Amino acid sequence: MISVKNIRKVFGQLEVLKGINLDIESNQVVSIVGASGAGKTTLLQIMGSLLNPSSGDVLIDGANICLMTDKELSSFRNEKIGFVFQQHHLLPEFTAFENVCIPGYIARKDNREVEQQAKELLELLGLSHRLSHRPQELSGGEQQRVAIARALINNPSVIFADEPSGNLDSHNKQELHSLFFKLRDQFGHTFVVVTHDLELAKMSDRIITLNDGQVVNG
Ligand SMILES: Nc1ncnc2c1ncn2[C@@H]1O[C@H](COP(=O)(O)OP(=O)(O)OP(=O)(O)O)[C@@H](O)[C@H]1O
Repeated sequence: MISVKNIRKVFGQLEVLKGINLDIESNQVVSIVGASGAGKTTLLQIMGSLLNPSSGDVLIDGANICLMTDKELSSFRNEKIGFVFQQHHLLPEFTAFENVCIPGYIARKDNREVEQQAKELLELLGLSHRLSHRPQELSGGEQQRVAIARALINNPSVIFADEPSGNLDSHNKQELHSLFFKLRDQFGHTFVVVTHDLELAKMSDRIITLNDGQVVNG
């Protein structure tokens, strides 16, 4: 479902990705690991269409995201891709429920359908008692689960996550990770996760190891 073809990325004199080739299948939790500076975030951002490669192509469900216009990309992203970052980036003035609904409203879905789905997702993630809380009234683990519900509201085929459990204690970390597997099983989502967490990596369907801008394993 994701095909990465000979991706290179150069920042000034620095070649950060040196020809990455990968095929990632659907319905998997895939961890990307490697030393700091290996190029993990850069690769994730290119696969998620947030950053242009210097050369190469990325195909998601057969569509080449590197050839799309900005307008095509933003609707493609909204439909097909969910993002979860280390910082949750929830909007502080909106409730948990509203934060989850907003991308659905933007995708111009039926509002009632969006709201129903947001309630179901928040319930599935153990947050039905937190619908009207604002982000600052939630714990770190709860905030991150709201961010996941928001990433899922438009039923994306793939969720890209960059150190999603980086700010969580070990209990919340474990809960978040088991959620990925539960969602994979229940909805067939694909998760591509940059992580330093070896526990998560070990549980994953696949581990991709980057070293100095190249895939060395996986
Ligand atoms: N916008 C940029 N301009 C210049 N250099 C950059 C830019 N973004 C990343 N880099 C450099 O590219 C290299 C890879 O960065 P990247 O964030 O992809 O690494 P990483 O493997 O995710 O590291 P970490 O585990 O520390 O987050 C680093 O040396 C970084 O300094």
